[in-house]
Amino acid sequence: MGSESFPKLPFLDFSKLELSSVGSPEWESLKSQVREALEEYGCFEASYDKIPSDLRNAFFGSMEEIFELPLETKMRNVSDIPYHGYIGNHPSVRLYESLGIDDVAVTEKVEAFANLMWPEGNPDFSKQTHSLVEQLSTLDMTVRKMIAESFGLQKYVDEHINSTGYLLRIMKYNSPNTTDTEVGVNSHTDKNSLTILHQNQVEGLEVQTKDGSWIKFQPSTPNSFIVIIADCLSAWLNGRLHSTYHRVMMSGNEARYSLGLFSFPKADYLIKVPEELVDEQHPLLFKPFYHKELLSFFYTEVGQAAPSALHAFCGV
Ligand SMILES: O=C(O)CCC(=O)C(=O)O
Ligand SMILES: [Fe+2]
Repeated sequence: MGSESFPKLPFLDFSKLELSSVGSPEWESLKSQVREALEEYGCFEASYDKIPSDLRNAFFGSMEEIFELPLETKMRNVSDIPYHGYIGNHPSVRLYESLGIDDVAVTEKVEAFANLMWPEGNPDFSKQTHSLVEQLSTLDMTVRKMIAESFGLQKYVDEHINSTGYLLRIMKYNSPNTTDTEVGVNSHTDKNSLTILHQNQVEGLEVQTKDGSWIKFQPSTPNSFIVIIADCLSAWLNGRLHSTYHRVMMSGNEARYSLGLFSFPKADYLIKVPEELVDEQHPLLFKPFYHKELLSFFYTEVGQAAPSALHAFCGV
């Protein structure tokens, strides 16, 4: 199926909203827009001005610096979890390179990453990352809180927030340098809870609609982010919101840089559909599971071959 430029994704403005404004008319209005957008698309564009442009630019500058470091330096960033360490320099991911910072809300983890990349230290990078993650995790919690409230699940909010881990991943897609379009990342759903992505001025991200066509993500403002439902949240909601298939298609001759904050349930948190979401019209769709088990399954041969690893792993 070719990529086509279809109507834009729903655009929601989070700039004026404070997390503390729960229950205000602005909160309630945005909450219903979040629910509506996610029911239709599983994602939306969020305008969010809490991350000033100088911070965004400085962080993208640091990202460029990191990707220019020698391969052996980038390869110091290792993780037992696939896609949490360094990926690149591999024929199957010709255009794609990425590095992950696990537990990125923990200051020492960011400093440890910075020390790997710059053995002489880089306090600026640690500060930038801290500010960025603080604001993006606030957006993540706001959206997840709105979702829970909209399904009458507010009693689970604290437990969810307290059992959340964050991975920050920075990505570079080299330009294909041909007149063709080339895959940067194949179509997939994310395996975490909620994903927030941001990119430089080079486009390439596409999301799939319910009818199977593809919408290009074309940010309306420089402070636009895309918020995407991933598998763990979809499963917890008994499939009432779906995790959206997305991919990156690269063309032209400019490199694309993007960053993603991925929230996920911590290792000891059992993802179990709340009883409030199961009734005759909505039979239980997913058995309880741990995030790590889903990830491990996803990277097996069977998991990779399954059209949906989530359904294959814990579908009832
Ligand atoms: O680079 C992007 O915008 C998308 C990356 C992505 O889908 C992922 O890392 O899961
Ligand atoms: Fe993704």
